[in-house]
Amino acid sequence: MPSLGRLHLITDTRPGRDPLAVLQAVLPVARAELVVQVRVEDATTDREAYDLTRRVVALCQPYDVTCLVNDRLHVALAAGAAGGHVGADDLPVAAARRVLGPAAVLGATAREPGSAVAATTAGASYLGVGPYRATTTKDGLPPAIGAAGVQAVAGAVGVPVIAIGAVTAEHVPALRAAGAYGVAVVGALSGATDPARAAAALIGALTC
Ligand SMILES: Cc1ncc(COP(=O)(O)OP(=O)(O)O)c(N)n1
Ligand SMILES: Cc1ncsc1CCOP(=O)(O)O
Ligand SMILES: [Mg+2]
Repeated sequence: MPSLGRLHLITDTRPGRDPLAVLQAVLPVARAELVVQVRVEDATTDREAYDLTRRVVALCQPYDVTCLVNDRLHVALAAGAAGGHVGADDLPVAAARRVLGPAAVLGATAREPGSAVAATTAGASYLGVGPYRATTTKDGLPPAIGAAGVQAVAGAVGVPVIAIGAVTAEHVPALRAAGAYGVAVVGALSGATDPARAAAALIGALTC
């Protein structure tokens, strides 16, 4: 399995956003420290998700950047992505591992140590842990867990912990101190005036 990048860019496919333009700005800056997770709206068809993932895989390939697909593991397999990410409403981690196979990258969402340990035992290769802070990007999230919550999970597992939820570069030092390996972001890159500059700040904070 390739080593995991520390900056996870989750695509923003809300109306008015341009996920491929953001990706093209970030790729030359973040290079192999980047992981791209294709995440689409629930109303997006599988065909649209597949087409987007094919384009993301093609853009990532020259940079040796890992592409994952959120939720839709059949799309990940069909489009040649390196793996997927599942949460509580998706396939169970063990089933996802059976679908993707032993070599794939498989992320699982966790917000407390018990479910985090269970997810790693079931085959997760990294954990998405959060929400770190309250965010408007996703509805219906449970309360923020803060650095203490990230630390509780990171101390319980041996796989990389990727913190998520309104993370920007200024939060990275506290998250690294809490044991996070990396961060996953939507708004910090998609909403940035200059996504390349925002990526450089995140990478600088993650790798110093
Ligand atoms: C890195 C990372 N962490 C957490 C999530 C959230 O996954 P999930 O809980 O399944 O919610 P949706 O993203 O599917 O709405 C993630 N996607 N990536
Ligand atoms: C999908 C998801 N799961 C927990 S927080 C989140 C959204 C993260 O987006 P942002 O970085 O804009 O807060
Ligand atoms: Mg999900």
